[in-house]
Amino acid sequence: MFSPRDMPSPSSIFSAYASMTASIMLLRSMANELIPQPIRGYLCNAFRYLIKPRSPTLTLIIEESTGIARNQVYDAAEAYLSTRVSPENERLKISKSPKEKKLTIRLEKGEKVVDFFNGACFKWRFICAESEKNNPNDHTNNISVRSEKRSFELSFPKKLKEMVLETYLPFILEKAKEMKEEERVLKMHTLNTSYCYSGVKWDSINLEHPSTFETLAMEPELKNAVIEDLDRFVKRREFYKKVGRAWKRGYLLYGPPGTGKSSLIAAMANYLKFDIFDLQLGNIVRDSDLRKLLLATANRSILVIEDIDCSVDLPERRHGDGRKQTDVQAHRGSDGWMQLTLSGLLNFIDGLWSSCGDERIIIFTTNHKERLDPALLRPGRMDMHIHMSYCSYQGFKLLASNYLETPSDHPLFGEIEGLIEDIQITPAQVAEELMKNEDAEATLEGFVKLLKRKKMEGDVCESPEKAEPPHQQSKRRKVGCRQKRGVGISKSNSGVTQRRTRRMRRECSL
Ligand SMILES: Nc1ncnc2c1ncn2[C@@H]1O[C@H](COP(=O)(O)OP(=O)(O)OP(=O)(O)O)[C@@H](O)[C@H]1O
Ligand SMILES: [Mg+2]
Repeated sequence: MFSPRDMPSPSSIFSAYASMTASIMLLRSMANELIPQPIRGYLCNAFRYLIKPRSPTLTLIIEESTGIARNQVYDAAEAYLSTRVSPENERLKISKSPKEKKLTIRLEKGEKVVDFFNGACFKWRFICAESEKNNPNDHTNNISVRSEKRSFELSFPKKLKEMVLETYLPFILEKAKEMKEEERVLKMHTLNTSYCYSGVKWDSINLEHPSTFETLAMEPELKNAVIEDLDRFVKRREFYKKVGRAWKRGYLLYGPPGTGKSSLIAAMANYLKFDIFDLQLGNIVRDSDLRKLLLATANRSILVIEDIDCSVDLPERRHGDGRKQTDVQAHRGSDGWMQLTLSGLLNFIDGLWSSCGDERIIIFTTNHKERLDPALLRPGRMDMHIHMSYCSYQGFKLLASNYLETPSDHPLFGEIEGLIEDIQITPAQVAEELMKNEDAEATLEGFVKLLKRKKMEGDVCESPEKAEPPHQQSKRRKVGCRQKRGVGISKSNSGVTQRRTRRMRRECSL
């Protein structure tokens, strides 16, 4: 047993301390003489490392992006932590878009959240580091570019490292996935041009486009073919794996302005519940930026490149008259640093991009298919070519029932059928006309007048002779102009083009 008598007296403690200090000093002076300086420094560091108190806590840094692609753990943590805020939090970000059912809560810079899982405590902190740097392309150094680096810090006892990596983080990923499915508000991602110099970035807003296949005026046969194609695509994960192809599908939508190309894209996104990434090539200057952006797109998404024939002067593109564009700078201004190439775009879409993600759809749109570079049209690139054309009687009936809620046997419909098939009128024009008046009778009468006027003005289908080779003309004469109302669909996946139903109406008259 320990008794007070066993305790050392203060004087003995002092003398022991004094003799220890003297010994250390003696050792030190001996060491100074005997051990050379570099080795002494090394030994000191090693000794300090051995006696340094170890932190029992491990901190994981979860950054928003992994350099190129978005970090899924970050996105999941952001969604998950929004359900874990407590009265301790002092600043939170709140938002809600019309389509969202609930308020969205996000942590503000520096906010902390404590989460309990399997009896253990996990501390989260949201970090947002802002920095400003000079624009590397601005030689005057007057323009600086602001950028933000967002991340989460997750701290927990070191001994839980395995559990965090194997159970806790997978649990958060799964939870966030469930939340996303439940809320499923589609996003439309567009380029954030203010990041143009420091690195391009996607910004997202909720996709509010109301277009669906039900509201879209398209030939029913073509519409069904597109829906079937999409259904088949999303079901074929194993098939794509088996045949060694990337799980992606390409569509080319072509046709005059106002025929519903953008509406069809929105309908596809709403049908599949895929986000849209709208790539405006005009805002991208280098292949490296393009690569970065494409890698930052998510699975189950639609990448859209609208107006491919005029959104950017890609170096390998040909002019409408067949001349090849070779002088990049001539099309790019005098700055000389724009290096986006068509081959960069196509190679990337065929190569790395398509192989690093799942369930990707890519859609190009154009008003002038004939102006596209053959490289874009070659088999295997765009699996399906969809021609969106002028409004047919079927299309009109659908729009009339959407806009006016008229019965399909309205007395004026017969007259409209006789007129509309010979006239070039886009679904956008029809929709605009049908919105002019709330009274269905007056609207339809106005619409008949418009069709008659257009017919008088000669805004009708061109004679087939101008467009078709002779062997096609005889066939066409039998069915007249109707057959030129383009509801063409062609599949190019095996290099065999199967034009379904009717032939496309040439857009050269536009
Ligand atoms: N096929 C259609 N069915 C229903 N509405 C349509 C259709 N086409 C056009 N519209 C109406 O016209 C508007 C414009 O159409 P949209 O933007 O889809 O045409 P677009 O073919 O993409 O034109 P652009 O070539 O100029 O981009 C749509 O918002 C929609 O209201
Ligand atoms: Mg469009």
